[in-house]
Amino acid sequence: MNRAMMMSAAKNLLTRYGSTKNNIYRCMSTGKLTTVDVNEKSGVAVLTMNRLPVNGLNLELLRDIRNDIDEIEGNKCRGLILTSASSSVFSAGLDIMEMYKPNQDRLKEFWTTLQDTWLALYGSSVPTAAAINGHSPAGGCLLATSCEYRVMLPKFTIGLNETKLGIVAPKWFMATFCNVLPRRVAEMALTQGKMFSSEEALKVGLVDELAQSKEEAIEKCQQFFATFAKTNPFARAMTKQQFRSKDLQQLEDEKAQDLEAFLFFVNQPSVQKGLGIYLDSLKAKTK
Ligand SMILES: CCCCCCCCC/C=C/C(=O)SCCNC(=O)CCNC(=O)[C@H](O)C(C)(C)COP(=O)(O)OP(=O)(O)OC[C@H]1O[C@@H](n2cnc3c(N)ncnc32)[C@H](O)[C@@H]1OP(=O)(O)O
Repeated sequence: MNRAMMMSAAKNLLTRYGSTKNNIYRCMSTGKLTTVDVNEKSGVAVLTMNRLPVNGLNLELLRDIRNDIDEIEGNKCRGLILTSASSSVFSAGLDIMEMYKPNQDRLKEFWTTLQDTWLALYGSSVPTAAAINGHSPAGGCLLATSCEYRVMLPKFTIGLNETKLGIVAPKWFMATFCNVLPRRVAEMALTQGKMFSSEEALKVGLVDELAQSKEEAIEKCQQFFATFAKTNPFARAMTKQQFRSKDLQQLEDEKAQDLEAFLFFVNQPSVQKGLGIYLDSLKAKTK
């Protein structure tokens, strides 16, 4: 999309939604648990998760994120920055309540929506970045590492901690991790269920930069997108998708088996017991 087309699209969107005094306008917000704001100058969309207190990824939040990604793609935005409305948690990962003593139909819908959200984010043609303005365990780390670039605020933690919960991260969680980290670092961190501090994450390459504020993190993500200014968007998108095609294709091919494995695993009495104990430990923390 050239600048003239971009401006015309921006004008259309402004007509639809109106501008604000900061010259940032709400482009679209497909759900109640997210907001999407598009910067009129850069054409970059900021997708903010807003399910407080911890952005636990339940079915409804995942649906909203998925729909937002589709809208952002459809509107040919110049980039997508994923961030959080919380000042201390990016996302606590999957909402454990979805997996604990679950309704089976909802459990299926939940996992299928997570699969589809990952396919949409990891494979999106639009450049993606995460402004990680809080803790980012497990599913939160999955979302962040599905993006092409990560900027994190200091003194938070990020990682795939599943083994600490008695859960096995699915193959596509691992593939996403391996797309960012050297294989040996990824294997050790996965088996240990390691949560990296922001500073450690920067050192191993799990995040690309640190920033002192959310605004600075968003600015750095925009600067990352600017590195594509002289590339052809179609060639860029194709290159990204080909680079990630093996991981994407594997889940596409194994979606049904992956769902079956998840249902089987989660419904094991020992896993239910472990999730119950973990939930109690989280709640005890606040008492
Ligand atoms: C073979 C293949 C097979 C497949 C096998 C299956 C694979 C599944 C893969 C799983 C992926 C996951 O993401 S599993 C999810 C893993 N996530 C985690 O372990 C994160 C746990 N949470 C935390 O560490 C912390 O909450 C953290 C995020 C740092 C924020 O700390 P804070 O002090 O700010 O907040 P807290 O007081 O802890 O939390 C506020 C409230 O939110 C709740 N809460 C926090 N995290 C929650 C969560 N993930 N789900 C539900 N509820 C959560 C707490 O219980 C509190 O509830 P009240 O006391 O009622 O207010």
